Amino acid sequence: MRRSLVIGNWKMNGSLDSTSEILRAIETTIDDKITCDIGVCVPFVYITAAQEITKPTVITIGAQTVSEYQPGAYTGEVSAHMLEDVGCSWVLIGHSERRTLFNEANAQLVKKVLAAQMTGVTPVYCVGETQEEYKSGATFDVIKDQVEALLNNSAVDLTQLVLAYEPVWAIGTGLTASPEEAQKVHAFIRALVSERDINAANMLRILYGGSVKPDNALSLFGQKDIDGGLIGGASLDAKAFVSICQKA
Ligand SMILES: O=C[C@H](O)COP(=O)(O)O
Repeated sequence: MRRSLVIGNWKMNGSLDSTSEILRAIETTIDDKITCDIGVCVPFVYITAAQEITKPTVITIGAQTVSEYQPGAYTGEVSAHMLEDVGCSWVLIGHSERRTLFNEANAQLVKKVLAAQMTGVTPVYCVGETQEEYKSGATFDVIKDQVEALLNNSAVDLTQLVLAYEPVWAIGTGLTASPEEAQKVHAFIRALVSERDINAANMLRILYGGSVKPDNALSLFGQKDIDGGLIGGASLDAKAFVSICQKA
């Protein structure tokens, strides 16, 4: 049985004050009816503040990217060891904004996954098709390519991994894949993983991301292969985020 997981991705938003306000508001609103694991990926500079505010038994903190390199002369980069050192549980890898705006490609992303797995930080590897790819019917080809880049590397540990499906056309747009449409892609991803390891595939948590809100979370999370969400905009609003967590 897979335990649901909801991760907030604050992207490049927030301040020291809002980090404290939002996380305190989430912690005080959470009740014992919430049974999912909850993570929040904050900007690097707020990780330590976020750790000090939250109880790891309630909210675990993560980062939004990581270097593929081991510590050394890489000005401006942050290593997986550093993330582990400051107590990160998660790191997002291959978010579409990283793929598109920072030209991060599959080969580099797989190295990042491996770097995270050398530490205790769990990579959340994100995949998803663009609007153009979606419209041209290329969704499954694109997803296959992105997932297989990972699966083809035998050093990748499928038991220390979370996957996230985020159709790029649904991110921050208010458009969402229908629950049935998202379920098809999630089932496809699980089937790809099961070709390498059926037990790992059954245990693997696959999150959906892309305009998840309190009013559509239940129908998305109700799908058999959707194990929670990766939440952007709504994770900056404590009430909305907790409401989403209640549905997972
Ligand atoms: O990482 C989160 C995704 O990019 C989804 O963002 P969104 O919920 O604002 O659409």
